[in-house]
Amino acid sequence: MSSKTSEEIFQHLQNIVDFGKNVMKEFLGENYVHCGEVVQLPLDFVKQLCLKIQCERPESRCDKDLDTLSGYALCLPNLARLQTYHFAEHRPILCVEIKPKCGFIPFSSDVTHEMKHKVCRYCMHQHLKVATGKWKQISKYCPLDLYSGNKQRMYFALKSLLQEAQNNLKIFKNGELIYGCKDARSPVADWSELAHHLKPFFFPSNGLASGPHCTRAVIRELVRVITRVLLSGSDKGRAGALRSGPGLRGPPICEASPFSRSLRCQGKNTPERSGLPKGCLLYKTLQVQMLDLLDIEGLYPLYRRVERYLEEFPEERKTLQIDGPYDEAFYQRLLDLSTEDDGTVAFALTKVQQYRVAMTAKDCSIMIALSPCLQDASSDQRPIVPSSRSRFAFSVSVLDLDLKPYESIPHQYKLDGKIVNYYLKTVHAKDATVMSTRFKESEDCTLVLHKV
Ligand SMILES: O=P(O)(O)O[C@@H]1[C@@H](OP(=O)(O)O)[C@H](OP(=O)(O)O)[C@H](O)[C@H](OP(=O)(O)O)[C@H]1OP(=O)(O)O
Ligand SMILES: Nc1ncnc2c1ncn2[C@@H]1O[C@H](COP(=O)(O)OP(=O)(O)OP(=O)(O)O)[C@@H](O)[C@H]1O
Repeated sequence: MSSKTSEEIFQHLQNIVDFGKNVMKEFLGENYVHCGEVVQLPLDFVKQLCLKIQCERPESRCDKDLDTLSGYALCLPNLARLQTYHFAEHRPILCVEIKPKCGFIPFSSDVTHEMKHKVCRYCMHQHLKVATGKWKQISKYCPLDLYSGNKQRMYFALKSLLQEAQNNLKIFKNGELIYGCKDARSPVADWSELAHHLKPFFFPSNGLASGPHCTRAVIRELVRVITRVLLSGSDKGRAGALRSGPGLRGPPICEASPFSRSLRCQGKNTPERSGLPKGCLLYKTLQVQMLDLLDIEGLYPLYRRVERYLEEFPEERKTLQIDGPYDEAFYQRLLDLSTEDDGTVAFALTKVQQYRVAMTAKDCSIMIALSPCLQDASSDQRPIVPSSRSRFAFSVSVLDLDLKPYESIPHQYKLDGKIVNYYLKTVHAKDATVMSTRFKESEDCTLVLHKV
């Protein structure tokens, strides 16, 4: 950033706002997306702010310098508060932030490792993350469970996030982080402390005793309310324009998810395909993620095609809108879902831009703000979610919608290979050993039976 001029930084920030307005608002809907605006700030103020917040920044973020030179910044609403009121609320507020990650298994025929058609990227990536020390243990969370629309699977996914939050779950009370990782090495999940914070929200006038029973009851209420909110929504948006045909979908379950493993052990059939209501944010996010039609394996050669073209005609970078502007024309080109490669740069460029948008949707977060409302406050038109002992006004917003850079594609390609190879080498090999031991045991068993 520091090598850029102020004018370039202004343009970069304006591009983020335009991308939100012209692309993400279109796909996800007006109410979920808050684009913010570029503002100019006195340099003195920025420098003081930077010093003040330095000690609060997670260690892993400190390699990224804050821009204190350009005087430009992006001003966003506080999404940990309700977005349905245009004035500050003074009622207590809870906010649950979820980074759900990629909710589908690639369906592209360009995928070379069969495993990628069975196990989702998140579940595979977990093993590499633990091996490299990013996290201490493998999470039971699988995005496909959360995106399934099936309440049981969604409960399982949310409970798994509560057990092992990593960077996928945070909970704020009145804007303050009360649960989830400040950093990679944060302490283990303490459900009783969380329940202590949440009890007044879910059991306001009830003398529910403390202890494990109370903790379980409070957590259950939280999971139910979040599930209801995630399944709610009639907000318009044009993600429907992206609806994939039956051939353009992966399997509905990930073989590594403990939920589907346990179903298989019980001899149950695979669960129903996504039952997400079309108006809800999860559904729309998934549709945008599926703009990754070819998988990185099919996309990378197309990226190389664009690169070769740019090496020959570097001045064309602007015309191709690689770094913006992210305007209506840019949006319209994203709607072309054809996968027939006619060998042109135009085709390659469309797929590259779609991939960048899909990657953005795979890495964004959902903020759910909940504020208890009085039992008789039914006159206003705000969305309300009931829990068994209280009711909440709520709002749902998306966070972190800046378009992933064109330059990150080679990194994505390498990382994909690393994730799959590590998974195949270690986990799958281990599974195979267990399987073959079991197979041997059953052979042995058969032999014994023969002897008898
Ligand atoms: O590649 P992934 O799936 O590991 O995602 C990265 C995230 O890691 P995660 O898997 O969520 O722990 C990663 O999250 P953390 O910074 O590690 O919390 C970033 O969001 C990164 O985006 P960017 O490069 O900073 O724009 C993300 O990179 P992109 O792939 O979205 O560019
Ligand atoms: N508008 C907002 N309202 C409330 N909380 C926010 C808002 N923006 C960011 N946050 C909080 O700050 C965290 C970090 O935000 P974000 O990932 O957007 O930062 P970033 O600038 O992209 O950081 P980095 O560059 O290090 O990835 C979020 O996970 C969220 O908890």
